[in-house]
Amino acid sequence: MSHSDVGGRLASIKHVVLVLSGKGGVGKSSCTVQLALSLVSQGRRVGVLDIDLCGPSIPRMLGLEGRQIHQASAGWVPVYADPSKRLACMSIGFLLPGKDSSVVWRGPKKNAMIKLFLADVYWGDLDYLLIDTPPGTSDEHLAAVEYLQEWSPDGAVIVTTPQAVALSDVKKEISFCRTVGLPVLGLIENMSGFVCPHCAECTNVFSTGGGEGLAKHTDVPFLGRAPIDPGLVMLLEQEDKTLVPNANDPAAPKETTASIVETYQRCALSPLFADIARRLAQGIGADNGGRSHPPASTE
Ligand SMILES: Nc1ncnc2c1ncn2[C@@H]1O[C@H](COP(=O)(O)OP(=O)(O)OP(=O)(O)O)[C@@H](O)[C@H]1O
Ligand code: SF4
Repeated sequence: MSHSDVGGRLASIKHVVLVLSGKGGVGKSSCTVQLALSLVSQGRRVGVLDIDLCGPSIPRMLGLEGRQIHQASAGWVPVYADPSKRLACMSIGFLLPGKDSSVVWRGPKKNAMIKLFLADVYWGDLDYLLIDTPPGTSDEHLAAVEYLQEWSPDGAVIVTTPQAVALSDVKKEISFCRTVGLPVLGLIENMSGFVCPHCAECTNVFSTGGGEGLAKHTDVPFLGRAPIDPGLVMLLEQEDKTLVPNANDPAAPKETTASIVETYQRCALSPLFADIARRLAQGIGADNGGRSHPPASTE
């Protein structure tokens, strides 16, 4: 398998974006999922590739836990999160025997798995492939950047929380991107305050604005900030993603929607991520084509 296998496989994808964070638990995977749902709501076809091999959380967040992938003649077929098949997902989680199984692999085996994901998944035409990575900078990041080199990804989105320690990790992440020649497309400040579900008052639990300040200081676009939202936690944790979470009264009967895409549109963070997704698209020139790759169908 050569790097050009990866280039050939990704030729029908318009934009590839890696999602990074300096440290764990800042909401990188949930931001990836929210970006994907926002882009699908905006009429795009999106794939989410989860290369957090030791802690895959995307299948659970998209309500796809326990689903199987199968091999077709064109390659591995991803799992779809919505009935219109506009949101596809691939994760090591689909290959493990149970949801509590873990991957204990050394670097070379992880690299081989990432290469396989990039070269062997049959995504079809996509507007965006979002790649959720492990926290920090590890073998997985280097492998992804190396295998994607020929295809040249659009760049990386970095997720942080507003505290100083998370921000100093972000500086390292920006420095990693610059060292490997990966453009930084922007910074998202997550968990920027807590909006009370009862009175809508926003309390700045960890302070706020640090991400925006750092973005200015490092000359990186600031994509936006999102507060802590109990409704988001409920949506990401509940098995049935067609139920609209009610953070005010978790015991109240829930409304049902047609898919996770519609459910997310009812969440408090949805308008914020819609703006973040628009800024990202503008930044990479997605609305003007923006790249020289073969155009994907947007219907
Ligand atoms: N804005 C938010 N509001 C409420 N909960 C959030 C928010 N962002 C993330 N969370 C919650 O915080 C927890 C950690 O989020 P997530 O798994 O996305 O972090 P991560 O950075 O990907 O972590 P890791 O890389 O260590 O797996 C999850 O339970 C998620 O639901
Ligand atoms: S707990 Fe919530 S509802 Fe009560 S005062 Fe504080 S922010 Fe307002």
